[in-house]
Amino acid sequence: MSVISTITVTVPGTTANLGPGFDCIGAALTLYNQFKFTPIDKGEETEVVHIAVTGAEAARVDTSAENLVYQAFLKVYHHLDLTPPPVKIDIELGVPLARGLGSSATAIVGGLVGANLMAGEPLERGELMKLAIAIEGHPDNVVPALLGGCRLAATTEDGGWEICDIPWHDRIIPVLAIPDFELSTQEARAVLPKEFSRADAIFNVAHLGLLLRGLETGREDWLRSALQDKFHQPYRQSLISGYEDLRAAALREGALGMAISGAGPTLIALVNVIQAEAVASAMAQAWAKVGITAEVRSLSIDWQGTKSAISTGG
Ligand SMILES: Nc1ncnc2c1ncn2[C@@H]1O[C@H](COP(=O)(O)OP(=O)(O)OP(=O)(O)O)[C@@H](O)[C@H]1O
Ligand SMILES: N[C@@H](CCO)C(=O)O
Repeated sequence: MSVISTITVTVPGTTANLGPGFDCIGAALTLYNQFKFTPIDKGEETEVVHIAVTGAEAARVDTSAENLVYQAFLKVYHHLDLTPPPVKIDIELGVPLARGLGSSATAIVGGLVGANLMAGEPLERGELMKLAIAIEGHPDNVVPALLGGCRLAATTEDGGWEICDIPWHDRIIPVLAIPDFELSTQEARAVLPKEFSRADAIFNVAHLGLLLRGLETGREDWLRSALQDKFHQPYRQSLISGYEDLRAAALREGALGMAISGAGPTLIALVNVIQAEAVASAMAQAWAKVGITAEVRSLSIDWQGTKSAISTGG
């Protein structure tokens, strides 16, 4: 009988909200975290884990049993009422932490998918998705991280989720300006009001519609207004120093619009592919002028979502 020697799970980072789609839309990006799960022999001990992390920000990841990847791994076993096996988890970080690029979603999806494969794949993708949304608390990062592409998530009348794939015109490029400072989602959610006016709700519904059709058709006149939002960006801008300077620089170089990626502090510009390089360099310079080091990258949409491979031995 073949025995699992290692399970490798590769999960894309994501950009959530895209302006008016607060907590309901997100897209997977060509930026990845990799998680390797290796069963270890620990005799009678259970719930034992060894975690090793590599990558630029490795020292900042918790390697205790509180690690989010392991917590998600345990969730599958507890959900199935099974005893979790001792495991070694190797994490290779390619998605910057706490920057609004869905790093926590990669950890959750990576842990769930790794555990499901180790347990013999008892759970279907839809069940993993529900567990992932329950852990993260909102669907807009975990859904595209698992499925790839740009996805809209809406609740169904019976309390489930309807997931809709959003076409993304290949002329439209996401340029991500990633600063060297962090902003936790918890902190960025704490500044938001609990209620919104009817005018704000109508504003966001209209602009989300514009965004969806703009992304599908690539129509630049629609996309130019589509990233406006009244639910989160007005309250979060002050947490991101240089926000207005970056927006002005991006628009000056031809960006169609700029928004906060996820909870920030990364900023995302939507750009016609022809302008991508000029916009990226203008955004980097604008942050440098206010003393912030940043990495600015033109990325693509990842269409595959989470990938996995199992190597066996014995
Ligand atoms: N690879 C990882 N392994 C373990 N924990 C991780 C990993 N990546 C992220 N985390 C946890 O998630 C936290 C960051 O989550 P947070 O929701 O604040 O930001 P984010 O997911 O990067 O951004 P956003 O949700 O706005 O896209 C980290 O501080 C860490 O606790
Ligand atoms: N929709 C979430 C994404 C970050 O996890 C937010 O903006 O808080």
